[in-house]
Amino acid sequence: MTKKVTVLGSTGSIGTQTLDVIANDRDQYEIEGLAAGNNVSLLIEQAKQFHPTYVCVASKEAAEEVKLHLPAGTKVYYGEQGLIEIAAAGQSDMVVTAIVGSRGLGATLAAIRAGKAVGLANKETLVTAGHLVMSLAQERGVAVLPIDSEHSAIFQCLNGESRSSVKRITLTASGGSFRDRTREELANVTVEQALKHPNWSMGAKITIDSATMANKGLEVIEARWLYDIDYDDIGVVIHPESIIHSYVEFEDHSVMAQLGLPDMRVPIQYALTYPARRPTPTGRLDLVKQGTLHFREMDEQRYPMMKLAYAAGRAAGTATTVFNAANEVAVARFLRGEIGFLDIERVVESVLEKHTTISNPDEQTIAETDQWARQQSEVV
Ligand SMILES: NC(=O)C1=CN([C@@H]2O[C@H](COP(=O)(O)OP(=O)(O)OC[C@H]3O[C@@H](n4cnc5c(N)ncnc54)[C@H](OP(=O)(O)O)[C@@H]3O)[C@@H](O)[C@H]2O)C=CC1
Ligand SMILES: CC(=O)[C@@H](O)[C@H](O)COP(=O)(O)O
Ligand SMILES: [Mn+2]
Repeated sequence: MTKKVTVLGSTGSIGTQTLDVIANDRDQYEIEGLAAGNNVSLLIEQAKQFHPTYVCVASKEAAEEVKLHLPAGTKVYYGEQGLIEIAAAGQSDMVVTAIVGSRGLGATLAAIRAGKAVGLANKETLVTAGHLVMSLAQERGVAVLPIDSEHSAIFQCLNGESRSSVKRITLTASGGSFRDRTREELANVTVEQALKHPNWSMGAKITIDSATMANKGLEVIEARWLYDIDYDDIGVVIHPESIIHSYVEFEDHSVMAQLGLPDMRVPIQYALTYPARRPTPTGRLDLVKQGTLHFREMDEQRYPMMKLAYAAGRAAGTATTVFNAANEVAVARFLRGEIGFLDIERVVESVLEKHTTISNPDEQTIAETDQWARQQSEVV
């Protein structure tokens, strides 16, 4: 039987790789929905290849343009509300959330409410409102399957294991585009330099997050929600080769790791086919050719974002909503050339300092806090 899939963010890095996985195993899947932002020409191309019943774009104008090129029966949504509607539309077995930022929260909740499994790439969603997403998923009996490479690695290591025997999980971090520079050398780095990730080809926002280490901070919080684990039991090490994607230490001191070349099509496919495995169109890891793997301690002085993320995570409630929203705005400002690279963490830290955490926030409180943090982050 084919699996029906809706991809939110189909024109981005994760979205296009998801469609690549699907194109390589075509008879296993049916694409039911595709949602993009503004890249209308790529969305039209994808729709012509995969024939979705539902599509969504960012604006009404983009929707009018799309309608000119697709069969009359295609339902075309647009905007924030459209994203929520497409997430719940039809009979998809899985909704892949590959849009960037906390704007993915409404659609993720809508997919879960409609009983659809979520293939979660959009980590900002869990950082913004992990308690809402995971409690709703549990209540509805809906699976949230990780696509983020580290969380897929942990998920694979935990397969068949008793959760009570887990001692610690460790996320690996490449160190990002400036891993071999001192803090002093970061003052005048350019956007172009920051966008050169050593191992992964990804969208702009996550590539900057990787350079500031905010990405690993977001991932620590993401892991807390996906695996219901204490922050004290989540570690991070720098592993420049990105071959070990993360590992779990058990009670008996056995350590299980998941290894592979840095290629997101592997974790994407695992989420799509779990619990089965299928051949992927990716290269194979040859450890002899690889030769050596390196590890070094995470230094919170070098990467203050780690400290901020753990502090926000431990404060819980709206603190992680603020951490995420402030970071999204600061990264956007850096990409627009408005602030320097080191200002990203300055913005996040100062907005977190201004915030008084609200415990156990509902969806409305989350939305208001997200909005407040965005406004503050534009002006500090
Ligand atoms: N790239 C990677 O390897 C990894 C990514 N992730 C996570 O996956 C998510 C996606 O990352 P990535 O693929 O790199 O990001 P990209 O920037 O490459 O893609 C973002 C996608 O979101 C869409 N989008 C942007 N704005 C809107 C909007 N207003 N409405 C609807 N869609 C919109 C874009 O559409 P358009 O281009 O048409 O405007 C695009 O399809 C992020 O949360 C990231 O942290 C996690 C692990 C690895
Ligand atoms: C591919 C993936 O999952 C990214 O989140 C990756 O982890 C980024 O690399 P860093 O380890 O540099 O953050
Ligand atoms: Mn990751």
